[in-house]
Amino acid sequence: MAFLQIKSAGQIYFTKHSATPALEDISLSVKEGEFVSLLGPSGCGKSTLLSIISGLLRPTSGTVLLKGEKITGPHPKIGYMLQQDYLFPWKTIEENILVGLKLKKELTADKKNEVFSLLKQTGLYHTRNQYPSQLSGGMRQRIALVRTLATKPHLLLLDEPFSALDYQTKLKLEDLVSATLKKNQKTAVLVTHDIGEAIAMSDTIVLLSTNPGRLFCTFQVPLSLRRLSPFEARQHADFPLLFQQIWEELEQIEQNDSE
Ligand SMILES: Nc1ncnc2c1ncn2[C@@H]1O[C@H](COP(=O)(O)OP(=O)(O)OP(=O)(O)O)[C@@H](O)[C@H]1O
Repeated sequence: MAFLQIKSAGQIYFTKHSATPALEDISLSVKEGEFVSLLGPSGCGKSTLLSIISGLLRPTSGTVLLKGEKITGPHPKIGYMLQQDYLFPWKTIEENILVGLKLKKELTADKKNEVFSLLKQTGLYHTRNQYPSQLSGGMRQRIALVRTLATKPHLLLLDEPFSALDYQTKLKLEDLVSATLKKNQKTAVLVTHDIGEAIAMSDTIVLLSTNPGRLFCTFQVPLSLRRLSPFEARQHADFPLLFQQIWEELEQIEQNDSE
């Protein structure tokens, strides 16, 4: 059984005067522990698909199953990490990372220690009594990662979490997120515009075409890259080969779109 299964998902956005078909007939299976990236031109429906998987958006057609169970609304075992960190500015870092467990009334001493251990993995334990405004953008995204993982989600959804960061911070954070997810054996779906990021981080890359968003093709990242950290993968000889193949498919999508 697939860990996450999307069956013929479609989305049409309706307004009073128009209907915009955003996604059509998307079927996708994700294995437990797999890291999948969604890549495609602007407007192809990547964020829409992520919202559908999260349960925040009910698809117009089709279904999403997590461990065989249909997702019908926001799911407690799905974590969402966005471009903006959405930390509460009036709460300390410690309060921010524990807020999920507190809300669920699951804040035991053991669980608090587990979250602190995650915070240590990100190298930010010393900031626990500070406020988000005292931290840099990259540090806040690391805290957002800890907060997302604190409630032990089965599935992590990442919507361009690195795109607002400078290049060096982005590369470092890619390594940290990748290592943390592997260590904690998490399944993840990442939305990105960045071909390099998709190759460096994923097991599988799904390309979507536009108008409406459809599944165009899928790439399996070779083991030679997958066993490396994202930073190391970018230096490997197989990296530019895959980059070129994906680039050509994206060019094809854009050409089809303009015809
Ligand atoms: N709330 C909405 N109401 C109407 N149309 C929408 C809404 N949200 C998205 N759309 C449309 O659905 C399509 C897919 O949008 P979506 O944001 O999912 O694409 P995307 O691939 O994530 O884009 P980008 O890469 O630019 O972030 C677009 O045509 C967009 O204009």
